[in-house]
Amino acid sequence: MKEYWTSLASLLGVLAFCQTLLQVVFPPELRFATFKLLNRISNWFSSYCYFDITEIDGVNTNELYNAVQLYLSSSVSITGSRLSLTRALNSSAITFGLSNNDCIVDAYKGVTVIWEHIVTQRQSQTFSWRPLPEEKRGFTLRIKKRDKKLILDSYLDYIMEKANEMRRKNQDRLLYTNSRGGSLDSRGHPWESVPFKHPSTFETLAMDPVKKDEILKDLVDFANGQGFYQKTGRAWKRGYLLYGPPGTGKSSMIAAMANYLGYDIYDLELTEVHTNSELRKLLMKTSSKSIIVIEDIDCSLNLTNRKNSSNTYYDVGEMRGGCVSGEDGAGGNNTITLSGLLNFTDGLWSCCGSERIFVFTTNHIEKLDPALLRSGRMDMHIYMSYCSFPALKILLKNYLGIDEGDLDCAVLKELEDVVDKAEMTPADVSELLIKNRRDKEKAARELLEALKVMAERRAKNAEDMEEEEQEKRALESPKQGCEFQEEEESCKEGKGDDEKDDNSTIEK
Ligand SMILES: Nc1ncnc2c1ncn2[C@@H]1O[C@H](COP(=O)(O)OP(=O)(O)OP(=O)(O)O)[C@@H](O)[C@H]1O
Ligand SMILES: [Mg+2]
Repeated sequence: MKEYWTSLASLLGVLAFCQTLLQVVFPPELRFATFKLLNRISNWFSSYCYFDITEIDGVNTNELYNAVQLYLSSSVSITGSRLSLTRALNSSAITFGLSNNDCIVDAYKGVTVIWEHIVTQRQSQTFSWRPLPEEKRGFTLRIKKRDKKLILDSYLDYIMEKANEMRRKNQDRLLYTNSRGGSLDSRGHPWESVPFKHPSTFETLAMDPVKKDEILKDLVDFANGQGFYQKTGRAWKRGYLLYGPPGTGKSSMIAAMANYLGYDIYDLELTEVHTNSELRKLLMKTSSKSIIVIEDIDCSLNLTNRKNSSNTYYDVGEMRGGCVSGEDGAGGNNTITLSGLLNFTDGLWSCCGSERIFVFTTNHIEKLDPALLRSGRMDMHIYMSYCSFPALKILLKNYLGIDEGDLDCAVLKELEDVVDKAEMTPADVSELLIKNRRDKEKAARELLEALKVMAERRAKNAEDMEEEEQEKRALESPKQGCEFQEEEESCKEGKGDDEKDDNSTIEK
């Protein structure tokens, strides 16, 4: 036994001596090169190869990392023995994830692959312009060398596709906002997101069924139109301009679109964007299959500060309550231009993602610059109108469960006669219905009364306005007569002068 310990000690001694000798005799460069060579040799003989997929790639978030995480979460939940569970704020879904430095086996087309989740502490002295997460996270994919082609050609694409599908199907839709005013989060994102839970659908949306059908078909054509857009050489995007009075369902329509297509929403707060390049960066950070929304576009940009039509400047500073001066907007830091906005929607940069929908809303279409309305910019202009009779029937069905046949014929006829004249918004009508939803008869009666009152008020207003117009015309007409007389006289005088001039010319 004593002999064994003696020989072990001497062996260790020899090893330590060799190491010291190696360090003393060989310079660090040579040592490094030797290790590299040994590594190469061992790799040469190994039948495996490895791929690292880090969470942050330089300064950008690596989409592949997120996709792998989501993709693996489904198989992890079944096979994994130690899992990390996460539930995003306000989210209803729990996401399973691999624990730190844990492995999972996956199979694709008969090939077995091994994923390892690696988490290490970031070195504190690492310099970065923006705060980085404390942990460095990444996946390592281990595959047989002979399967490399299959994995690189299709497995990773398959993962991306699957993850997108899962995101659409299982996850809550996300609503992104740029309310941070241009600053980035620790993962380099200018957008903040919350789960999008708006319950509006095309069934709940009260509007003319023919118009609704047209929009639905347009959306379906768009979503299935990859081949068409490719064939025609167009960017795979579409623009909708929703306009109409407040409370007619513009925002509800956007939510219905997102829910119908399963897209995320990027709600772009234009007053938080300072420059065109910031706008472009925001666009670059949006994902495919999304709706990019600019609500109340006439209020987001101050249209009074137009300089010229080709490169229109808007003073965004003024719109922030005068905190930022940005007086003339000409190239200042706090300005975005119309051309910047148009580039955002249909310039070269707008194609940096695909399958995206742009939606602008406004209460005042007449205030918008014609450049925004030109065909090809906003493909479809959708007028969200006051409550019409078909829309009213949808609201009655949704809020009270009343079909056309359930109502008294006379009441129905009265409703039909008065609803257009009343010019009430679907928002107002639905408020009335909610209030009385326990008593259907009462709800219908009160609605009819309210519509009648509104119709009368509108008619009275129209009469008053007509009278005012007439009075104005009457007051202006004698004056206009005078003006005409004066003009005629001055014309005559002018003509006399001209004639004089002419004469003088002739004289010359
Ligand atoms: N066409 C509609 N169908 C069903 N509900 C509607 C419709 N229009 C309005 N509503 C109801 O009124 C509320 C307000 O509507 P919404 O916010 O969509 O109007 P808006 O047109 O976006 O108004 P604003 O111009 O003020 O932004 C919604 O929550 C919804 O319940
Ligand atoms: Mg709205």
